[in-house]
Amino acid sequence: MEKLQPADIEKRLQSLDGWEFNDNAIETSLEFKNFKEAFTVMTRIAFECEAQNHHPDWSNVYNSLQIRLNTHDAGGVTEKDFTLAKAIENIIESE
Ligand SMILES: C[C@H](O)[C@H](O)[C@H]1CNC2=NC(N)=NC(=O)C2=N1
Repeated sequence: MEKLQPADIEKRLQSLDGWEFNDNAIETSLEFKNFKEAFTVMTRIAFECEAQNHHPDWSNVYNSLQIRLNTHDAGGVTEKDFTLAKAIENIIESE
């Protein structure tokens, strides 16, 4: 999978809400009501990651979740990251 150029990444980010390109990855931060809500969404995202065989760098503290996506094999952001980001957005919107 081909690494996308920064201008292309910025353009694609316009169709996502709350994501930015930073340090060779696309990133977002989310806040939930409490830990249970955060972990419920994380579980749903985790199943989607398995289905796509693509996995985030993420961290959770209580009700907050930080997500970074890039493609290790390609050394940068690829179409795979945008496919997963879109799926994450859909999961969040369906909550
Ligand atoms: C063997 C397997 O396809 C790879 O290890 C996959 C798994 N999940 C992955 N996730 C991410 N974010 N980047 C990768 O390059 C990647 N590679």
